[in-house]
Amino acid sequence: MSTNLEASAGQLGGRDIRRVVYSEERIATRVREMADEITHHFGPDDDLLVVGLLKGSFVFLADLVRRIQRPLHVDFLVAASYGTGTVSTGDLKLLYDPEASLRDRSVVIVEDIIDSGHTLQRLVPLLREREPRSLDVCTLLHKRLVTLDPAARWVGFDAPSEFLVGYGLDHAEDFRHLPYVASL
Ligand SMILES: O=P(O)(O)OC[C@H]1O[C@H](OP(=O)(O)OP(=O)(O)O)[C@H](O)[C@@H]1O
Ligand code: HPA
Ligand SMILES: [Mg+2]
Repeated sequence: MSTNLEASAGQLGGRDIRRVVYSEERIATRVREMADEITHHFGPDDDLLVVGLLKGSFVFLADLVRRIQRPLHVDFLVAASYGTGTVSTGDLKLLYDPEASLRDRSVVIVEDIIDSGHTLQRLVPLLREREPRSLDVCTLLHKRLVTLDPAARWVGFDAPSEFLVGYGLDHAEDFRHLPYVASL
């Protein structure tokens, strides 16, 4: 591990980071492209609501919405299923639900990563019951281990099947603050 990585990441929770997978610059370029695609996807009649799935999406969401050039509202949903491990427990805990009504709105769920797919497989049907006009998923990373229905409309990077941290992603709450994505 280089000195720069040590400075910001260090050895947290007894885990060391192995390599930078997506640099700050690469992420910034891709986030800008995705924001442009989202800007042009929706029409003037769409009442756009961007829902960030916390905690993991907080950095990506903040960067993404600042690049979307059309009116929108932001809300959040808090769900967790990983706890301190690197494998989904399969037990999704919904800790906070969006305050905003989804009815007749064009909803974009923002995720940091799709891994086993359990989170979205559980969440999407719940949100569909609220009768949005449309429901799309935008994720920075997708490990492509599952085929989701609906498939994520916007995907930043097809990610390797390693456990990734940084840019919002954690391991047992460590590493979320790193400005890049790294593997453990
Ligand atoms: O496709 P899956 O296997 O379900 O994994 C993806 C989900 O897991 C992580 O959340 P986590 O439970 O770690 O909560 P966090 O966002 O608070 O870190 C991540 O932020 C995604 O929401
Ligand atoms: O690779 C990962 N890193 C961090 N959190 C995650 N949640 C699912 N997969 C991951
Ligand atoms: Mg997590």
